[in-house]
Amino acid sequence: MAAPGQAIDAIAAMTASRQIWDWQSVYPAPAKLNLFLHVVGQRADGYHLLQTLFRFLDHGDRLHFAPRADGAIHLATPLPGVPPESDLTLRAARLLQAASACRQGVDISIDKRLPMGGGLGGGSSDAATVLLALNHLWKLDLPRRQLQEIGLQLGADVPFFIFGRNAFAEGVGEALQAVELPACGYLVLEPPLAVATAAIFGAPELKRDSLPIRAEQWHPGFGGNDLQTVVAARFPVVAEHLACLSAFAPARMSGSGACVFAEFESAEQAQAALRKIPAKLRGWVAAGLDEHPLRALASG
Ligand SMILES: C[C@@](CO)(OP(=O)(O)O)[C@H](O)COP(=O)(O)OP(=O)(O)OC[C@H]1O[C@@H](n2ccc(N)nc2=O)[C@H](O)[C@@H]1O
Ligand SMILES: Nc1ncnc2c1ncn2[C@@H]1O[C@H](COP(=O)(O)OP(=O)(O)O)[C@@H](O)[C@H]1O
Repeated sequence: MAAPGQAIDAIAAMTASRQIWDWQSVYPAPAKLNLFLHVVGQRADGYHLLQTLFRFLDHGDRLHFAPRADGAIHLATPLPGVPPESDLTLRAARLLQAASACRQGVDISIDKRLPMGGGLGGGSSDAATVLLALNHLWKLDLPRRQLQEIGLQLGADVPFFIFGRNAFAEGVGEALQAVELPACGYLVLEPPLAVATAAIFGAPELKRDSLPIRAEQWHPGFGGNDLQTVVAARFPVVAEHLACLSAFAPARMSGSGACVFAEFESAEQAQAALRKIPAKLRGWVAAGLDEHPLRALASG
């Protein structure tokens, strides 16, 4: 288990409004939680229609960018098991370069802290950070809406990260309404497995007919995660982590898993619960953020 305090990220410290973002900066890619996630239907192309409440956390990956004069886009830190050409960061930079006819290049480095296939949106957040940061560093000034459209080509969660505010989301996650959320702390546990999102959405037993709600009907604690039933049944270790966390507060899975979380009034209360979790379980505490630390890097 991560030592209490160690895993709390310093992303919030970078949200200071006077932060000057330049080529020397470390660019945060925060995690998200799905506070609830209902599958309310399916599109003709097979993609599932969702309703979900996205919340940013002050814990995540960190990216660094170095300019290249030759116009090439290069990933200096390939991730284990992800061929660089498939990496969402590289793909995001290439799409942005093409959309803006930009001739500048970049070396991208990722300090990967979020588990892959964890339901915390790490890859999507990395991609969004690339779009926001390079929009600024390459001086492109593309409006937020256009960055969101580019992001949607990379994954359904990417537009939310570029939108930059906690949000009630519909469609496949691209129709977003900002939501104000209270300050609170979260205890997140990382079961030791990566869940393949496609396999969970493709499960015959998945409930696909949750009743849609209007955004105003959402309230803290509302609903559940329809994907959790499938994941917990297929992967008992996820069910075990949920049971362990439930001893302290209502526990839920984020996205398509495998990570599970519980909400507390403060990060201190979440830390107190973390100290009581069996040492063999990996977990950390994060505060909920009001907005993406890089939100100001796009207009609109
Ligand atoms: C479940 C969520 C909830 O926020 O988060 P994660 O668990 O990934 O963090 C997202 O909807 C994940 O969206 P996204 O990140 O784009 O999923 P991808 O990995 O691209 O999707 C992999 C596959 O899952 C299926 N898929 C995905 C999203 C969706 N709304 N319906 C689907 O049926 C499709 O078969 C797709 O090809
Ligand atoms: N930069 C990246 N970071 C993480 N995963 C990436 C990245 N680029 C591509 N991927 C692929 O996306 C998959 C989903 O990763 P991730 O977004 O971390 O999980 P989730 O969608 O469950 O939140 C990974 O298993 C990996 O194959």
